[in-house]
Amino acid sequence: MSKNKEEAYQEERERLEYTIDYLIQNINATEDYKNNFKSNIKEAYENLDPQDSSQSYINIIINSNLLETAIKNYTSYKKAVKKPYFARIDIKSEASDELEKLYIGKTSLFKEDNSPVILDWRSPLASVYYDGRLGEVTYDSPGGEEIVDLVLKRQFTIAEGELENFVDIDITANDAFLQAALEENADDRLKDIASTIQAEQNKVIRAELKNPLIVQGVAGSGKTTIALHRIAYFIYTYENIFDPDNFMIIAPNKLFINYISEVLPELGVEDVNQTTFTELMEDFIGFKFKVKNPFEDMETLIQNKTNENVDLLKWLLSFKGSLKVKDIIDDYISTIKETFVPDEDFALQENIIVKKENIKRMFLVDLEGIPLYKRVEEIKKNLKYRFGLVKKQILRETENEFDRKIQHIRNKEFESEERRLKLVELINARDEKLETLRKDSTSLVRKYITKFPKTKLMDYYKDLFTNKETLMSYVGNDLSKEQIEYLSNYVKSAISKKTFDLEDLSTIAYMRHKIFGLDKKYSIKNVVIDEAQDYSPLQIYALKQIFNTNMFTLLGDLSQGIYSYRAINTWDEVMNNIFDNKTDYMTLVQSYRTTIEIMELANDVIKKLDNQLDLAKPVIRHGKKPEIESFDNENEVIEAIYQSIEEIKDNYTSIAVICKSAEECMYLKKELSKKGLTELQVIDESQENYGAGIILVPSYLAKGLEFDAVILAAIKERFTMNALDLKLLYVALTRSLHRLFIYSIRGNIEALNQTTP
Ligand SMILES: Nc1ncnc2c1ncn2[C@@H]1O[C@H](COP(=O)(O)OP(=O)(O)OP(=O)(O)O)[C@@H](O)[C@H]1O
Repeated sequence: MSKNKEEAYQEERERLEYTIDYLIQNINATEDYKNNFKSNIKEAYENLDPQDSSQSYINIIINSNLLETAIKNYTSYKKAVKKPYFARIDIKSEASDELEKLYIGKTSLFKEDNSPVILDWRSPLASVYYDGRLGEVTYDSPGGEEIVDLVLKRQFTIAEGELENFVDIDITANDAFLQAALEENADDRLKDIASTIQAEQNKVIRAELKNPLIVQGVAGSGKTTIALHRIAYFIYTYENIFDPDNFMIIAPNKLFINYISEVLPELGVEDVNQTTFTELMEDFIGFKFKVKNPFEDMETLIQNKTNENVDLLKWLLSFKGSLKVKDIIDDYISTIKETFVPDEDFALQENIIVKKENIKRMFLVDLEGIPLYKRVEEIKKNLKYRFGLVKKQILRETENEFDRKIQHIRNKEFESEERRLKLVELINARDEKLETLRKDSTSLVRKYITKFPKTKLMDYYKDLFTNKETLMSYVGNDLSKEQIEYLSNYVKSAISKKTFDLEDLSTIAYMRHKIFGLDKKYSIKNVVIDEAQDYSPLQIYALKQIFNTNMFTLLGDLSQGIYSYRAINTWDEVMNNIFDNKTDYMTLVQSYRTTIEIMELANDVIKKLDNQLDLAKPVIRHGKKPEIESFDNENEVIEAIYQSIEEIKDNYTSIAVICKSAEECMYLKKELSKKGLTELQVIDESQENYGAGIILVPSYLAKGLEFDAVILAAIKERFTMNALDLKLLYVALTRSLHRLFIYSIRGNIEALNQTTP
């Protein structure tokens, strides 16, 4: 080691020691504070005077808030002790000539004079580390763009509080840290990448929040990982505006949620909502139902079994997710709302309190923005209020009216039996009238309100989508008779089985939102959708309307759009029709997951799709060539799979055997267990997790996941050249980090026949 490097090591060791000491001091101080706060709170409760407790309450609140902050720092400081930072940057700003040495980590720590001991990776200045080459660099600060001279960029390997190594990055050096990170094995959880975020990823993480953002990124470009870092970034940057529970991640399934579950806590962020679309819809719709497994249709389509309705089924799935359905619902609601208000004035007997025209105006115009049944509630409140204002007056005037007549007779007529009878009659009539008025007034508002429709959500849904005449009146010539018939039968059967498609759920949820409103108020302001290419336009539109926000981050890859028969086909569709052209669009083409050899093969496959998307560019990481073999009989394929598993099982943490369908996975499990591999687990969509080890997984379920080694098997199923099969194949090939084996019956993987001799 050169003298200079030795000196630098010494300096860094001392600095690390100092930082860890300082962290420990803070941890100890925090522990003391925590104990003090607890006893302060206890004291405050003990001193609580029920008559005049304001001071004690204030004490409790102040101390609880402080306690919260102390606890928050305490946890992150404790985590930071083993590895307080991962990088250092030295910068010179224009304002001062002094060199500033900044250490970047996953938490921030300050000295008493407010100078940083550790700079949080999310702070504006830390952006320089991710974006900047040595020399003049700019970054966005709260006060505007700043320019600094980046003099040094250093990366550390620190483990258990010990400095193991550091590397300085100059203009030409490869990112050795990134290389090392990518060499690691995959387990069953995604990891944080705070120390190795790349410049193009940093741009996505820090892209403005106010506009919707769409990220089209190739397989393995870090979309899922970045989505989570973006949330952590915003929670830090807008600490005073957003709470973690203002954020929601919508993921494809529970397996996936589990797979990503460690990243945010690792970044010091807890309590972000993480859910699946189905779960969210259950919450919106407010009652239990069965959801048709989306893979069922997928299985029907990929197994290519002759089914005369495949074309109609494809049409139906795509139609149900289209914005056309939203237009139909909007038109339907426009029609039903016209006849919602009773054709009757709000009146206490002959006394009109509010004219029907005014109630109608209130319903249609004044309350326009809110759901129909919520409008009824508002009208009820309004009528109650207005009736309260005039009720006494009506009674008084009625009484006066009678009294005037009585007085008139008394004044004008001589006493006689006839006069007496008249007076008795009038007095009785008055008392009777007043009594009926009083009686009617007790239930007047309620009775009027019962004249508004009281239809159930599912009856509206049924009316609109199963009644062919109703449907016809809204779709006009857009659908053929056959399509209307098919749709209405499909929905009828779904209702009777109480089993719905994902698309039906967005339809029902959207109808509920517009007609009834939801039970809960949601605090969600920012929605992050991963694997967004699998969503239908209606699904995204419904979420936007229901959460009433534009702050969406959609991440996806159209090349992996295996549900394109029912989902988004182009991002333009989303930008133009859902977010009104105000969307930011970014692309990621660098792929970090797989080796060059594997990515080249996957690219050869996806090129055949000709969807004009950028091909993935793998980072410079070489590995073994994919092993591709085809055989004439099934036993040979199974034997080859078995041999490969035996060969690699001790070297890797996670190995997946990917088959096209679930059925083939089950078949292979049986065959491999005959050979002694009895522990293999077949993954299905209901599963919440899979441990590391060897698993069998259908191609469509492998999406989003990754494994050290992948064995792709095509024994009974074929991967043809159609778009769906090419995408499924691409998804399967791009799941592997290090090794790829492809074993098939000869000719079963058409795309490979054409790329390999
Ligand atoms: N900057 C980075 N540093 C280290 N590892 C990275 C980086 N970016 C991505 N990775 C790794 O690359 C792999 C792929 O990341 P991720 O799963 O987030 O990509 P993706 O775009 O969502 O993939 P896909 O669309 O194929 O599911 C992960 O193992 C992730 O840790």
